[in-house]
Amino acid sequence: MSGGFRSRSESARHLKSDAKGTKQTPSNRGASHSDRKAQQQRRNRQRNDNNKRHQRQQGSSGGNKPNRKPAREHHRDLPRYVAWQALFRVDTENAFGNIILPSLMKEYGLSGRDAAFTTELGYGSLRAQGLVDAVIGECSSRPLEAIDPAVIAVLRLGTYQLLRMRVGNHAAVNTSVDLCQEVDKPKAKGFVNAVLHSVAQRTESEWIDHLTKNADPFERMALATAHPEWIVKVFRDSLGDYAISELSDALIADDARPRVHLVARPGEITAEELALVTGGEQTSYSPYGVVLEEGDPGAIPAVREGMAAVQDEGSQLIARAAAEAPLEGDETGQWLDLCAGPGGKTALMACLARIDGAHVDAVEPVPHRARLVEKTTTGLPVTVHTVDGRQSGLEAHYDRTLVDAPCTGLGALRRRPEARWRKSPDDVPELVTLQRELLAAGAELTRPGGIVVYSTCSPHLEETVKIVDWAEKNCPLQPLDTVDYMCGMQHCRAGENAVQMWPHRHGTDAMFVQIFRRSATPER
Ligand SMILES: C[S@@+](CC[C@H](N)C(=O)[O-])C[C@H]1O[C@@H](n2cnc3c(N)ncnc32)[C@H](O)[C@@H]1O
Repeated sequence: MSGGFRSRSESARHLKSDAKGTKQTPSNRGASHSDRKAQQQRRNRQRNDNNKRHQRQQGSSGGNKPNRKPAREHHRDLPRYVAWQALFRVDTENAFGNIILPSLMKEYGLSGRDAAFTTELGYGSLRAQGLVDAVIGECSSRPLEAIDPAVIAVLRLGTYQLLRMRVGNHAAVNTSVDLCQEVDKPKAKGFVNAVLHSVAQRTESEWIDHLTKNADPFERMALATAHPEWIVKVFRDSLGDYAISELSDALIADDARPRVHLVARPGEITAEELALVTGGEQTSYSPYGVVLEEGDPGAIPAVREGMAAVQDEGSQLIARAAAEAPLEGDETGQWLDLCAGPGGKTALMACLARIDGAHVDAVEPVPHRARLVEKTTTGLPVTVHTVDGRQSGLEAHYDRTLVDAPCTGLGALRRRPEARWRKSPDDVPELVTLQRELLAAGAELTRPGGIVVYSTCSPHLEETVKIVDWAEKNCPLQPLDTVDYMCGMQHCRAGENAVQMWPHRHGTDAMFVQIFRRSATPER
């Protein structure tokens, strides 16, 4: 274990060891990369308007409802049809791909190779949408915003198969033409056939070369890794000197399926035992973590019985640091989680609090998220308060406070396939204000000598090291060297004293964390 923690061993945390158109449009032809970006933004706006109109015309949110028959026999090519449904509903209903696709696969009874194909096609097409749309834009005789959303979804799937899957050109084009029939768009067959024939004229790398002839390296990287350019710049700025060698890996990691991390809840089961019963491996850093290569975590008895739960290893390290970083003065057993929903970190803190005879107040203003915290922490010493953390009305006496603030979530893009296309730099300033206010409130609620942990699931400098700089100047908080409390994690220092984790380096989400000591004398 790394230095800096109290002397109690991790094993003492374990109480129950026996626990159980082929043409380019005039507007696209020869357009520069930045022209194309402006066009893309216009398209996105118009597409949103079109989608709303389309939904209104359909009279419900379930646009192509007549086709949504769950019986297998209605569809000759069920895997592609299910992937189409997912793309269509993400586009027109703002559904989340990671929720809608598994639920559709279950509804239509897809399993084995079919399920694997649908997952690769559906998630891959959602992730690669920027690249796929740029290619379709070059090949279509109509601007993207003028194409029916049901047909766009067919084109995106077809283009993705041509560019990034081992599906032969002939099969990719023909199955897409057939899909038009299945989704009640038979008149689009000729158009889809023509566009996809044009797409098939180049490989992915030839398209990237073609589309980025006059682009700078960042624009090229954005297109090649299918990320919006602003996110590429956020990653570059956060990686700093390492961007030259690591930027591409960091972006590519957003396309990889994250391995499932489980937390062995202290006092219920050890990580060693959990690894044994699941066939997983203990994680590299968190003493409570187990990593699984595959399998459905919901089917694991230890998870069903509440002895273990799914939790990213980085989140485990943060909750552990909040419970373990050294206090000045006596522990009074009063801990606070100021942004608790849905409760993953609260639960780990509370397991450790139970062992120490401490109690956790958990604050979450969104009622359904507060209920999730209650559910996740049933039986643990936790009181949930459904209030705003900035005006919680709680008494200022806490030994330990976690501020796991709402953020852009740019550190967890691998978990939500379409997320990178939905987020916007315009979201950042409002979040930064909220993050500052919550951290200031957390500092006020903590007793002098206590610990305040600030964390985000984002590597954005505005949400991370700049918040720390601001807090040092404006709050009674003194940063501690957080690397010391990360269980030996290497190559994770950010700014002076903070930690930035990365999927491509550590296998965790890109979590940021700074541990502070509440100053004895407020400086304001
Ligand atoms: C990053 S999530 C916390 C994740 C949680 N710590 C976990 O590990 O499961 C941020 C949470 O802060 C909540 N939140 C938003 N505004 C808040 C506010 N003003 N005060 C307290 N919490 C807030 C959000 O609803 C969200 O549930």
